[in-house]
Amino acid sequence: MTLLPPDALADRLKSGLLSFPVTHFDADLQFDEARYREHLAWQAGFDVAGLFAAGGTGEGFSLTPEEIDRVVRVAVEEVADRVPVIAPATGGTAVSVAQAQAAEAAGASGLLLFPPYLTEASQRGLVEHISAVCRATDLGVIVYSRANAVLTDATVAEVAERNPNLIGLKDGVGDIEQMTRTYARVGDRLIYIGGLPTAETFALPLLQLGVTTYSSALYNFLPEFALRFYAAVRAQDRTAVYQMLNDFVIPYLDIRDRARGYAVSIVKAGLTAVGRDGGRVRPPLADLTEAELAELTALVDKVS
Ligand SMILES: O=C([O-])C(=O)C[C@H](O)[C@@H](O)C(=O)[O-]
Repeated sequence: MTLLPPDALADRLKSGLLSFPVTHFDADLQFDEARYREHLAWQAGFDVAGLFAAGGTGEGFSLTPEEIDRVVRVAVEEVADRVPVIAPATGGTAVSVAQAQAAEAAGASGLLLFPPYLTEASQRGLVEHISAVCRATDLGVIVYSRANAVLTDATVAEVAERNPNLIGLKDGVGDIEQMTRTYARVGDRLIYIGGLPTAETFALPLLQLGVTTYSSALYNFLPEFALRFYAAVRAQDRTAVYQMLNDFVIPYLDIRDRARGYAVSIVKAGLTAVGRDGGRVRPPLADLTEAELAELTALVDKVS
């Protein structure tokens, strides 16, 4: 499983739901390896196409580079015999290149390249950043368009042309015109992954724009519901999708939208709500209040 060539990895990822597991911390907010392993083994027990370690839902932005390396190694050890493990590359070009090489050495199957932190960047600069990371590895790379690295269709076309191992675009923007332009220009040369917060919300309309899969944070604590939702999207069963949006996703968004950063905090709370103890988030995120957790638990009980 770990030695998937980029094309084979793309084929696998585009045809199933993707898991973005949380990273567990103990009471001192240190990485809790035992609980993380247990969570990954549970996640890999369902029909999932790929597992992205230390992503956004995995609070990768709050981990040190050493912790990211450890989390990736643990994920590879625990589940890579069953599910491809995709590792993160984050920050500036030098750090991202080092993380790409570390991920390959750790036995990851692919890479998700996150936006560089803080600075603004031109499209020309982003082309060089993405190309440098692709050149540094034989792994298939997926680039995440979001925040300070929102890619135009021309940029996506150029990086796809220059880098044979660039296999996918993950969209964290949701700009319909931009996605239409990108798919019209680049087509099936890349796979397209929905990556907006609570990706289910956008899944049905984005399917029309070539986005055949998404990174489900809900899958962390409601894997069966998330898989039913994904199957309904792929079958274009509008009735079933809107039923599940009304029953769970939209009321869930009402809780999620009460504080910035809750898109991640609520996932750990969701694990606690289903009796699996998600633990706390690291600052700068904040945990849900007890009252919000009770509200979420009541909501989760209705669909689990
Ligand atoms: O690393 C990331 O970008 C994510 O964790 C994305 C989320 O899984 C997002 O798609 C969601 O909340 O469903």
